Amino acid sequence: MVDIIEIKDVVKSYKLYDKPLDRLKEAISPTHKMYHKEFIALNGISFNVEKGDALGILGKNGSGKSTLLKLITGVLSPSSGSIQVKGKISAILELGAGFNPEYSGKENVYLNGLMMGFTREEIDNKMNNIIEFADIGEFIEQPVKIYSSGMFARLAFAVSINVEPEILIVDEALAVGDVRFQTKCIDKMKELKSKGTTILFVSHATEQVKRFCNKAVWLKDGVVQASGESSEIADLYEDFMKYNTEHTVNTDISTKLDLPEISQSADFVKPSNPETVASITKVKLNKNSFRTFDELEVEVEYEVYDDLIDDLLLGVAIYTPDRKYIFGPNTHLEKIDIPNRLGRHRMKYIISSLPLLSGTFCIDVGLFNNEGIVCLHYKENVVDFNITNKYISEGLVYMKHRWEVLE
Ligand SMILES: Nc1ncnc2c1ncn2[C@@H]1O[C@H](COP(=O)(O)OP(=O)(O)OP(=O)(O)O)[C@@H](O)[C@H]1O
Repeated sequence: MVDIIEIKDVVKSYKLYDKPLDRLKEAISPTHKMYHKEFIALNGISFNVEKGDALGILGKNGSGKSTLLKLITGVLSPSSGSIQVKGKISAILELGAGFNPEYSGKENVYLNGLMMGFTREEIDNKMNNIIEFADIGEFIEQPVKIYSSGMFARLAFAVSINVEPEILIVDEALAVGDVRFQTKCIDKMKELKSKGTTILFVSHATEQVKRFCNKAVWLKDGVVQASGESSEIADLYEDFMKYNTEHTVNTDISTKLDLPEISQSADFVKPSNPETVASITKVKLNKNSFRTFDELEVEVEYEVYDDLIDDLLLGVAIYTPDRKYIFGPNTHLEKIDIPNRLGRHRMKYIISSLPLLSGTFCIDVGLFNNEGIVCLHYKENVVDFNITNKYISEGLVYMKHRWEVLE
């Protein structure tokens, strides 16, 4: 595939002045004294966009999304690094940008069209489509300064998608319109996508990114935190926003990582405290990045310090990071005998097909006796794992189901 946008090591810094006068002082200072502080909004961004990609750009407020788009459209230039764009861009960056408030909607269509390099005749040919798409009635003849933000969005969108762009950039503009208009825009964007238009789509709505985009980039504090398949990146971002957890992004999900362990005592040694009758000494997962329906294995090593513990039971529980309890079977309920004599033992808990959908999950492990009433040793959040997926469904778990058409 051909790269239509190539972004390499891009840094963008802004000069921050405490007072407006400082800018002037700096400009005329004979000693070239600096009156500004440097603020790095983008710090070494690199990624490519292939022709025909629909790329979602995710990131919380201030992460650098608008700056990046302004660099791509050429409104700003980078402090260092390079940006290559090989196609005609049509962008809706900020509502109203590129519009003259005194001109009517129609005159602004000409203004925008001419700025994009179209002749008046070419714009005339597109005018009906634009007016029809914007669907703002009589207002098209009114100065845009009296437009509501919704009307602005309609006109801006109508213009930018009716100029046969090779690259369409949509920055949050959709959020302004009503549901019907949003649907119409998405339909039109899909049509453009199917014709090979490359689309860059900034949205806080991760579901929109999952549904519409095939790829995504997550910007965090001016750097690319993760990039790849859209639903995986959207999941990671969503997880981060929900729980503030950052999993190392592992594009090769099957890679084995160093897994956390509680301890790894070489020899079996009875603890000095005689009240300790059993303890969990090691918990290990087969990996820590999964996909739904993967096999999850939790290996638990534990030690028994009495000669024998009656009714010893082991429980393994899965929680969300905000401690929503998802599932917690134990060996007593399932009538599994586990080794309960003095010494070190190992058990494996296996979920052969993980039904959980995307997210981060934590595991608790506990040793009990008396049917789970007496806790011998409990380890909360002892290991965690994350699940990223292709977009297969929404929610917490994947439940087996079927659909029937009734009428
Ligand atoms: N002209 C400017 N001068 C100084 N700082 C700026 C300027 N423009 C943006 N910034 C700063 O750069 C950082 C990135 O801003 P940017 O607008 O690119 O973020 P964003 O991800 O688009 O945020 P949002 O989702 O709120 O639109 C922010 O901290 C912002 O304050």
